[in-house]
Amino acid sequence: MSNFSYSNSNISRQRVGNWLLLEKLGAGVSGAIYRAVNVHTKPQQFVALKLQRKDEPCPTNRYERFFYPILQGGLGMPTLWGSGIHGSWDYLALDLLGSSLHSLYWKSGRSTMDLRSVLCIGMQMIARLEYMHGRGILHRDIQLGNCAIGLPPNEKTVYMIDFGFSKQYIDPKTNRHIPDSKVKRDFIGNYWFSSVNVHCRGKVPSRRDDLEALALMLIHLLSPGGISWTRHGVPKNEVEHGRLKREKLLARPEDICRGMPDEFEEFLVYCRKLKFADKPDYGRWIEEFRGVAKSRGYPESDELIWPPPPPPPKSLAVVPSPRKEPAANKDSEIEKVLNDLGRLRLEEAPQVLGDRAQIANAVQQAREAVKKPSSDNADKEVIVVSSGDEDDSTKPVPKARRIYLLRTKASDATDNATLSKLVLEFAEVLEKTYSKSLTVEGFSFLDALYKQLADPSVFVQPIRTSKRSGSSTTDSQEGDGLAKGRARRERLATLKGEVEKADTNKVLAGLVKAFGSEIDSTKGKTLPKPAFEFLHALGKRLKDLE
Ligand SMILES: Nc1ncnc2c1ncn2[C@@H]1O[C@H](COP(=O)(O)OP(=O)(O)OP(=O)(O)O)[C@@H](O)[C@H]1O
Repeated sequence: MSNFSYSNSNISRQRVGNWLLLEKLGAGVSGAIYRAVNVHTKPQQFVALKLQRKDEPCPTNRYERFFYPILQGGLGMPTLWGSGIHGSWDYLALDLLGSSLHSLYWKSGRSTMDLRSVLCIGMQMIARLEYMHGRGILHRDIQLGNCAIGLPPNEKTVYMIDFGFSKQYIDPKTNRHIPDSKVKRDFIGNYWFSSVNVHCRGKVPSRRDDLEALALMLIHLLSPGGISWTRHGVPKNEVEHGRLKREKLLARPEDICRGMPDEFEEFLVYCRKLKFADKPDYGRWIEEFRGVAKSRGYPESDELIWPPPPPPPKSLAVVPSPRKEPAANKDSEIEKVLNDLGRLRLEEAPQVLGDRAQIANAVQQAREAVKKPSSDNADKEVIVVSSGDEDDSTKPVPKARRIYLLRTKASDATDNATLSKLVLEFAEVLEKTYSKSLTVEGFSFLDALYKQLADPSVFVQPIRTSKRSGSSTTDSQEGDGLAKGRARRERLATLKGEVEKADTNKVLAGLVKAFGSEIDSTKGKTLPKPAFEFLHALGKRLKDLE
């Protein structure tokens, strides 16, 4: 046994410990992995046998032998079935797993991975890090090759592998966090995803750096062609390495996360703001990613389904057909709407949507269409454009449908007491959903509310296409993600204060519009806590002004 080398692929059918080597699965800098079978057990037990020379200058198997027992039992942590020295080989027998994320990424032949898979990987890997960190261990080498999916029946679980660079950050003697140091240290980790602090500034790694590496890995998966500094390949010399470090150091989160859901940028910024010994809020970020999944119409579960199923339809949610009315009633309903449109005081409307002649024309055309026999239209479903998170037909009344109905009721409301109830119900519907994001239907509810409070008889420009009110600052004018979030929350709290003091419907209308614009200015259209406080205050104030 002692005279073979792991660079030589012809060592299968040889025995190491109780294990018979089969084919080679992969190789790292200092070792190789083989599929192997236990020669003593029946039924046959297959494992991944990680081999390394026992005199290897960087004896990572020896380190792993120390960490694996501490990590046993955790979800997504491979079981260690045996380990030891055999001849000149140091071996570890581990759960046999499926493909690494590196292989999935490359074999998918795409320049980016699909968002749902990335969200699942994000949720699962945050949970793995929480588990490891909870046992006092840092990974320190987060990368695609060190995450692998299980084999059936565990193929939806992403495993964390390769603890060769791991380290205890809780000193077992003192039970305290390892100290930080001002002295620059040699770099440990990988070029692509090691954090800026560790890679570019030579700082001591801690929990925040594992999380930042994960953030960069997720961003990489969503970046067409990969995150920018990975596109020149592995640096071949110190000059190239220096160039890569500079590029990583200077890359702004908002630039590398462009086009992705806000949460990726916010996660990266969050990791970079953590202090050396801070415990990250793992649960918060798992829920943030789950919220993104929900808002895109994906299942909430973090199970990785590979290959990825086709995405849910993005923009169309089919809302059940409304109850059919007798034809005469239906026509008179339509006639009523057309009469209302015809009576609109277009010349007085301050913000007329579109060209007046066109509107008059459209009203006329619609009148004629109503007069024609409409049998082919009678049974058609009503299709509401939505952002895609409501098309779950298994739910009795989806969010989109409820908000759609609230909007219709708001347009028909004739008093403040009714509007108050509708606003509170609107807040309740949103509070009960994970994503807390304002969809197309949500904005149209605000439009209807604004119209009722300002002047029900005029066309008003929808909030999403209006100019933003003067005092608000756009996201791009403000600093980083966290500062943006804080400033937004403060502005919403101010709006709530103004609602409480408002003494006319017109003032309330202005505040509804400012509120809608504020939410519209965020990429995710997500409602933070002060937004709900605003809606509750609005509901209450409408009741007071009854
Ligand atoms: N338990 C396993 N089951 C199946 N394949 C595995 C397993 N562990 C590792 N592999 C495969 O072998 C590759 C190398 O594994 P690992 O990273 O543990 O080895 P390493 O020698 O420490 O590598 P490196 O030097 O790149 O860090 C993985 O990317 C994966 O493809």
